[in-house]
Parts: sequence; C-alpha cells; structure tokens
Amino acid sequence: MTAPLVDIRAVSHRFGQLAVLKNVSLRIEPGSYTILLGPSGSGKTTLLSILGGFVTPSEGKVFIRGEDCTTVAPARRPTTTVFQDYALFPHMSVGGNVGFGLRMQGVDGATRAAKAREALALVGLASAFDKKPHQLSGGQRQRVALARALVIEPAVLLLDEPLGALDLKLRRQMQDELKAIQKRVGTAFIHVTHDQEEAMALADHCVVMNDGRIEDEGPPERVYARPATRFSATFMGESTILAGRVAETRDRTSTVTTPAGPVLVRSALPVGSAVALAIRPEHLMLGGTAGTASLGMAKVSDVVFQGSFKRVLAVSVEDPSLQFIAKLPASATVQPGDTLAVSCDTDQIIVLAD
Ligand SMILES: Nc1ncnc2c1ncn2[C@@H]1O[C@H](COP(=O)(O)OP(=O)(O)OP(=O)(O)O)[C@@H](O)[C@H]1O
Repeated sequence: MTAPLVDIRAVSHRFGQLAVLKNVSLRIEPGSYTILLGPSGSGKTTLLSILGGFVTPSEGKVFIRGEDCTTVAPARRPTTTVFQDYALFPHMSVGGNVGFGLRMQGVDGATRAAKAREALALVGLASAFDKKPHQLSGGQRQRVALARALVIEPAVLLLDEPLGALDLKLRRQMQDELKAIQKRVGTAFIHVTHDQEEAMALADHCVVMNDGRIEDEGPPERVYARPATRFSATFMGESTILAGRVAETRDRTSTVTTPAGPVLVRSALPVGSAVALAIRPEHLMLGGTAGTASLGMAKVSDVVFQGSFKRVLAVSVEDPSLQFIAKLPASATVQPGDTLAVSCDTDQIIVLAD
C-alpha cells in the first residue's frame, strides 16, 4: 500500500468551550477527489482550515507527504486554498491575478506569464489573460481563482464551498468542469460542501461529517447504497426510516417490529436490539406491483412533479408519525388523498444500528 498523501491523525479542535472536531482521522490518497459533506456547523470548514494551516488543532496531527505539518504556516505547506468569494484583485488583469502567487515566490515575469497562460488554458480560459475580473461571468471568475491556485502546483488543493456563490444551473455545469480539471491535473482536491448532489457528482471519496465526527466515508456509490449510519442514510440522499426492535432471529434472517408492522430482513441480528431500517425512495413501491416486504397502508400527502419523476410523500395509516418517501415514474397517476399499499423488496432494506 502506498503512503497516503494526507494523513489526519486523531484531530480534535475546540473554539473556547465548543468542541468542533472530535477525534477525526482521515487519509487522502494522491490524485483523489475528496468531498467533505455535512450540515452547517458539522466542522467541515474547520477541518479544511486545519489542512490549510489557518487553524492549529487542539489535539492530533496532520501529515502531508509523510511530513508533520500540524504547526507549519499556510505558505510553507504544499496546500493552496480556494475560497468561495474568489478574492481576485479587481485592478489586476486576469493574467496578473493568476501569476500573483508566482510573483510572491520571486518568479520572473516571462516565466510567470507563461505559467499563467498554461494554467488559464487548463481551466478553458486561455483568451481571458488580458481581461479584468469584472469583465468575466461568475463561473469564469471561479475558474480564474482555480487557475490562480493551480499555477503554484500544490500537492493538495483545498476548496471551501467553491460553487456556493453560483446559481443552480451554473453550479451543476461547473461541477462537471471541476471534475474534468481535477482529472486533467491529477492534483488531490479536498472540497467542502453541504450539497449532497454535488458530493455524488464529484467525489471519488465522500466523507460524511456530523457534529464534529466522521459518520461515514467511502466511494459515493457505496455510501448511497450501504450507508453506515442513520445520519448518513438521510443526509446523503433521502430515506424512509423505520425505527424498530428485533423480535426474532432464525437462520440468516430477523423479524423486526416496526410502526409499519413486522418486517423480515436478511441479517441475523441480536434479539431485542434497536435497529433502524432505511429504504431509498426509488425502492419504495406504492400500490401497483407488490414487493416482498409489506409495509402496510399509507395515505398520500403530497405529490411533487420533478420532471423525470414524481416525489411522493405518504403517511402510514398504522402510525401517522411514520412518513414514507417514494420516487415514482412521471407517468404515475397517484394523487394526494389516495390510500395505497406500501411495500419494497426485502433485499433493498438497509439495516442500521439505532
Ligand atoms: N473562529 C471561530 N471561533 C469560534 N467558533 C467558531 C470559529 N469557527 C467556527 N466556529 C464554530 O465551530 C462550529 C463548526 O464550524 P465550521 O465552520 O467548521 O462548520 P461547517 O460544517 O463548515 O459549517 P458551514 O457549512 O456553516 O461553514 C460552528 O459551531 C461554528 O460556529
């Protein structure tokens, strides 16, 4: 196994009395695109600031390329940070902005210009060299900020909500570009977002954070299909959650008592233990074809047309505190007020400790 590019070992951080990071350990592989995903206040930005050298952790260590960088100043470590507001110099040309870091390093003018042109070409903005930042669109300014960071050839590029200032359409477009640029340059990117769609679109490695801890990490496909915790199952995509207790276990199956009735799952679980069953919206069936696991009857409370599909919310007749979330084809004829049988296939039930 090769050594990780970044090795965060048992990092904790407090701001005064407030514990913001709690024993976080994480390894980042060379050339990977890592997303730190989590709700506001979960500690993502603090972790990124510790990687960039802007915050020294209360406890733990950060190794980059095998070197202890825990207390090394930002400019002296092989990382560069791209902030959400870009912070371009308005009076300077785009080329000047991109070459600025090299000027600080004492690189001569001709080399600076050549490298800045190269970095701009990398982000698809070769023609913007002589323009001023105000002549560019938001998405173009974001790419200039990226070129300015990449020109320094950092080992790790740190991005804090880099697409946060863009409207939704541009945001989705820039996601594709960011991923393409990252693959082209091969630099490891570590990108903070609270947008789970962004995480799924970009990450090779997705790190789900909650309350200062890592809840789950892995390829986004794995985190989505097999979330490790209840939080992960509801933050990385949606899930219907059935809280239950294991009533019986035999062979390799268990029966779980839930508000929707007894549900058979394909795991041998300790009798009496509390579990949560998670079902992704695309696996929940309403009316129509019955799945192998019956989840009782539910009354449809809301149908939202979303173009290629309908998002349907329904409330369990057995227990009105239980809400089902289903994704149905756009052609489905369900209406609010309909009472339908709910089911799913046993194989699609995700069993989580509760
Ligand atoms: N410099 C600081 N001094 C005191 N408290 C801080 C400081 N920076 C952050 N915090 C607090 O630490 C907690 C974690 O903040 P952090 O910015 O790391 O979370 P986040 O997951 O990035 O959230 P957001 O998406 O809102 O930026 C929050 O409660 C925040 O108020």
